[in-house]
Amino acid sequence: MTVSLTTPRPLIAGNWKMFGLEASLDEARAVAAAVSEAPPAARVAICPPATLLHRLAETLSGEPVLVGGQDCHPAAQGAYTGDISAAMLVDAGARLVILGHSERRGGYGESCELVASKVEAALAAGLEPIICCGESLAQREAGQAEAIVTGQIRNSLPASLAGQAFAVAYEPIWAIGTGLTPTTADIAAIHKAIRAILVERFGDHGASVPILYGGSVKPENAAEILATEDVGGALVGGASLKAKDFLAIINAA
Ligand SMILES: O=C(CO)COP(=O)(O)O
Repeated sequence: MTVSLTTPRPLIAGNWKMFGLEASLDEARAVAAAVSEAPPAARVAICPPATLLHRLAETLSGEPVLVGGQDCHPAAQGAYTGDISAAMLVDAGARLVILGHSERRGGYGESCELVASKVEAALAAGLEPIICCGESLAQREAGQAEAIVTGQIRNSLPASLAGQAFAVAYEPIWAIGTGLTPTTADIAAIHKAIRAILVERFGDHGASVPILYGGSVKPENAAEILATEDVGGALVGGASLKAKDFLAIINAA
């Protein structure tokens, strides 16, 4: 990681996806205990399934580990069966929210415009959004990775992000849960392209927005990935479910 006075602390966020029952709180407690005892360079967040949000926030109350949601609806409230609003995430103790994850873009057909409206809702509720982007394997093989990712970034980031705390996460779809990762040169190239748009859109603020990498981040590869130019942290799936692995990644930042 290239650190300068204007570089914010890196962010290491765990995305538990649809994993985790009550017993998983023990893993989060172990993370919090270790982070409290030996404060890392990075900010640390855990984004559990919605059922665990409130309990996790209570468990981690006063601890230096933030809690986040994995999605929110663009409306503040309403007749939207099965959905959860940004204000509800805040009410449950969340401070951040992951938006536009490929598992939602792909699985639920979420467009960039919908993601942008969710970002607006998150900001209105006081949440720090982590906005995801990433190309499929076919798109990468067709040489379209940069064009796809920059298109997603251009269209998923509303102007109201100016001056607000937020992060971007680059997660190539083919690297998620597969054990595959891009080369650090490939990660650096995409992050550079994202950075250029952030600077074009948000000026100096855009220069300091953390760009996380996600997709098969493990204890074994975290140090190398996190040392890559313009990588400002990691969005960690599977390896965030076990305190030992997540802590190894946190401490690699
Ligand atoms: O999708 C991810 C995080 O949002 C990455 O998941 P894995 O770390 O399990 O590959």
